[in-house]
Amino acid sequence: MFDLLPKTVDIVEVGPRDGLQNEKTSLSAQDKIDFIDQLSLVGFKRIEAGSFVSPKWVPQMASSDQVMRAIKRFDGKRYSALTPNLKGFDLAMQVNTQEVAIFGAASESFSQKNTNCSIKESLERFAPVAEKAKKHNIPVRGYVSCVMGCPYEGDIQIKDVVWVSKALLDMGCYEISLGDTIGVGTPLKTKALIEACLQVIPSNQLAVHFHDTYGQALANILTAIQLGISVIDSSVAGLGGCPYAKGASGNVASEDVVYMLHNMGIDTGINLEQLIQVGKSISAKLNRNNGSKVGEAAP
Ligand SMILES: CC(C)(COP(=O)([O-])OP(=O)([O-])OC[C@H]1O[C@@H](n2cnc3c(N)ncnc32)[C@H](O)[C@@H]1OP(=O)([O-])[O-])[C@@H](O)C(=O)NCCC(=O)NCCSC(=O)C[C@@](C)(O)CC(=O)[O-]
Repeated sequence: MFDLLPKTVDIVEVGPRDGLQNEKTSLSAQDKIDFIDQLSLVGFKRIEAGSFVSPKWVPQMASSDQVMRAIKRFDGKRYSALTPNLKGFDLAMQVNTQEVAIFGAASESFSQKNTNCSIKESLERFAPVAEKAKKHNIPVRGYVSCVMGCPYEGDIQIKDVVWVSKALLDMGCYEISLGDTIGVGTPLKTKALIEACLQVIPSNQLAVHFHDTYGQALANILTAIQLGISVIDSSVAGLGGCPYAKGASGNVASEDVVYMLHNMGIDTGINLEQLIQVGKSISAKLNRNNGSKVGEAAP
């Protein structure tokens, strides 16, 4: 049953973006910079540090340019940001963003609510971003939201996730992150989805991005890694959610993922004790409960 477990797993820390974009308390640019620097020191090699989207749509991300300018850059680490269109890409390039992400959805309604356009139109907007990124040698990650269900449409068909994922891959994304935006997935649904995606996308180009709304995220992650997935998105202290998915709680907590993996003999390169302290301190700063069970249990 555990034959296929990897020896190492890469964790993409999305707290500074997916986490903070939906918190009621907006942090100052300096607080975000300190937060990201702490996450670098804890050992994350990939940190999603901001988002170049409309500040009218997501005001919490408005200081992403200041953040990108000032964070400490460590060798061997990549600091990425969301760029939904060429405007976002150009802004990201002005502040030395090392990797960008374009974000589509498997649900028409979610695509409209999140990006004000249909799935097809979103792909048309992403294509020039991917093309320009290629010219600049900037890696592009592709997200697909609502892979297990949509807050507006309910069930989503696996075939819709597969075709949007493949379209992003064909556009040049080096990795596709499958987003369970509202955390409704369960292990058997995860298995069916990943098996279908693996028909068209190699396992080393797939990542999973679970929100923990229904407490299923760790079980789903375990299912995913048993199927050969070795890149997991998570957010310290389980911060955040999506502003255009009402009721969606935070991402699975990084501390909980690291605890599970380390105790299964899977290396992440992250110092769990230090990570727990970062989770406690950011929760205090945001005046919110710590969404990590491990963070809460630790003295
Ligand atoms: C996509 C748009 C921009 C389209 O928004 P739009 O209104 O259709 O775009 P527009 O081109 O008509 O522009 C409208 C205004 O926005 C400005 N604008 C336009 N583009 C940019 C930009 N890049 N950066 C800064 N400003 C921008 C533009 O300049 C203009 O300003 P105005 O003339 O009104 O002053 C808008 O819908 C938007 O920003 N949406 C935000 C979506 C978002 O960030 N959602 C959360 C992230 S996705 C997520 O959380 C899911 C994920 C990835 O985590 C996976 C999962 O869990 O499912």
